[in-house]
Amino acid sequence: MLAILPLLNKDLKLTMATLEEATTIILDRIGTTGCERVPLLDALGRTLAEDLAAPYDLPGCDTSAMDGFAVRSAEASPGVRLAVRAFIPAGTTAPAPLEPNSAARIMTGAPIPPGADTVVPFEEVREEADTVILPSPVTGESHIRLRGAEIASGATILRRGTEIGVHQVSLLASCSHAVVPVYRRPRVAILCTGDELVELGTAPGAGQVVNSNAFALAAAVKEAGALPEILDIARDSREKHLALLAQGLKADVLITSAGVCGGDRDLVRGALSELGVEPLFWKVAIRPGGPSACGVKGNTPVFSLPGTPSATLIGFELLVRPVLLKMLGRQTFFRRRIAATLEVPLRNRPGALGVVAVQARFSAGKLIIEKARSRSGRNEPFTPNALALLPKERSDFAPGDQVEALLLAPSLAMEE
Ligand SMILES: Nc1nc2c(c(=O)[nH]1)N[C@H]1C(S)=C(S)[C@@H](COP(=O)(O)OP(=O)(O)OC[C@H]3O[C@@H](n4cnc5c(N)ncnc54)[C@H](O)[C@@H]3O)O[C@H]1N2
Ligand code: MOO
Repeated sequence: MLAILPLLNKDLKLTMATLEEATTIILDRIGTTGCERVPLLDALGRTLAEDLAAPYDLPGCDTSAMDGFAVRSAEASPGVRLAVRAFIPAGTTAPAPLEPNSAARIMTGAPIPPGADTVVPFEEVREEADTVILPSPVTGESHIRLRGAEIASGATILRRGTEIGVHQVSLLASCSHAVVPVYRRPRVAILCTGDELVELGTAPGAGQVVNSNAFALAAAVKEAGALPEILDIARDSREKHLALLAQGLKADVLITSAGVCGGDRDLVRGALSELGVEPLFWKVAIRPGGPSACGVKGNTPVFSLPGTPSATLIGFELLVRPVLLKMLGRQTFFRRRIAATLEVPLRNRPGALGVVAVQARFSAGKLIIEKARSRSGRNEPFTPNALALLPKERSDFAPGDQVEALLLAPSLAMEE
């Protein structure tokens, strides 16, 4: 009995995984990339790799929040007239103490002089020659931003795992973090295989196709925040496959396209096995994209995606992208999924999760699927902004039915 267990375990790796099993298996094996320090602006869109603290108080001293007059509130009896004895513009570093029974003209952001405890804004006073007449009575706010009120020295300003956007850059700049620790972008080698492929910029002859997957995958890798590296096309020979796959395995991630369906020339799996890549899963119960496989060599995940362009991108979206986001230190690896109502009928072949590229829009706060890419027949060209996910148990979906949709575009067209 004991001897059978490893065999069962090995066989399990070669059976079909559900999408959830496949993503769990690979996400459990792969961690974040290391940390690198980059200039602040280059950190935009990256993920913070360490907690960061404020090196000083903000503001660094008590400062005026208004253009006006700094006074002692105890001297500001109703209607009092004070001599204006000082001018304190922003940029003053050490203002002289406020003289008794006087006011100091002060600008927003300038340090409050010792002795003053209130700023009376210009619009609340009357100025006459070198004096100022205060309102009666001086009430309400002091209009002073206290030292450290915004951020206290030593306080954590951003935590590891935070995605750096415009507001984070503003905060980091205020704290003078000129160089920021972020997770390194993984280098992703892209290897397309097949004798029928011709290079981009060439017109394909009969039986040939342009190597569009290389660019589709490179764009998807780049959009996810990683660094694509397109390798030479692997022509249909074992030696070419071995040499180029070995080159690809030097990257942080290797993605191959085509050659996985067990056709006479489908060489990818054999070559990966020869190179010592440990298989993790062999097929995934999704359609298209079913013939997707994944393995690891050391810390390098290897994804073998089917060559059919729509299947390649769906395999990337559902299997590869979450792993890249994990490597990049993101806290969320999956896109948002929400319920959507169909305006068009959809079909699925039961047995696998159907994944359909669709065009969707928001109408009265609800997501509506208005166009879908058909797997057979002619398609009007359209750009999908979501993927409809059709449960594996059901085949027919009619207009008005609800399905789950995964949002690809950050913002979808809104309609009242
Ligand atoms: N007997 C079976 N045949 C097939 C099965 C199956 O289960 N049994 N599955 C089908 C499915 S599903 C898919 S998807 C494809 C996947 O095949 P491969 O990954 O081995 O890829 P190829 O056969 O080489 O190519 C498929 C298709 O994609 C085009 N292609 C390939 N590479 C590129 C590229 N870099 N850029 C653009 N287009 C590319 C290629 O010309 C073919 O048209 O297998 C089915 N067959
Ligand atoms: O992965 Mo394939 O035909 O299901 O596109």
